[in-house]
Amino acid sequence: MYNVAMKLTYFNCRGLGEMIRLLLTDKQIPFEDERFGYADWPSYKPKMQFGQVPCLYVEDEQIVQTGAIMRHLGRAYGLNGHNEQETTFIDMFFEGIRDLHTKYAHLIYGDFENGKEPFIKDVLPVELEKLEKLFKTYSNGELFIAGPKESYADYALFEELDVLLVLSHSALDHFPALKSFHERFSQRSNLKVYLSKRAALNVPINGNGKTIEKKKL
Ligand SMILES: N[C@@H](CCC(=O)N[C@@H](CS)C(=O)NCC(=O)O)C(=O)O
Repeated sequence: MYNVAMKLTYFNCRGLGEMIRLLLTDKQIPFEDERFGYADWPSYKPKMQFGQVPCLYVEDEQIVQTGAIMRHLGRAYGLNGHNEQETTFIDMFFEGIRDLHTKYAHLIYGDFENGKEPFIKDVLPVELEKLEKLFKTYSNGELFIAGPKESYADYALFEELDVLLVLSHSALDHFPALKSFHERFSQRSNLKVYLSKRAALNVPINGNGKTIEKKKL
């Protein structure tokens, strides 16, 4: 195990930071979870290489860019596939999730009120179909993205599906492999405790409060 002091700096919402929190929490990797409000952002922004967060401090070294942070953790903690082929597949899957998230973010930070229904009806089924198909590549889609062992991308997938389910409770109804992955993943013991605390605290999903998880205790 890679034993270093880590601190994750991100807004006090789920956003892009949440997949990192999920990975560290699930694997019980100690880290300081530094969350700040929007009023404090101007004092953080100039310290970030691209003026954005999430930022993972590893000892005093800053890592920014969500994909770079996730891949770093993947390499450091063996969540990166068993061989080159698996690693490439995991990277590819992760980028596909990020593409869907970009579309979701346009909705959330754009014309949410008018865009929500068309997004759920027209965009989501097309995008989820692609992920459902790809998810079945390894182990018939019954385990993780790259088969029997979880990877860093599984945390991104779980978080993406979770926010989509808040947007639309029936979002996964036609995608049984993804739906069952989401259910199984939410039952992992460390995550289960974390998810229940998070729901109790009503942590906002996004920065503008467009979607908030309902309490499920
Ligand atoms: N490409 C970056 C994007 C990061 C990003 O968009 N961060 C947003 C929060 S989710 C941010 O810092 N916004 C504040 C700003 O840009 O001033 C990544 O993947 O980490």
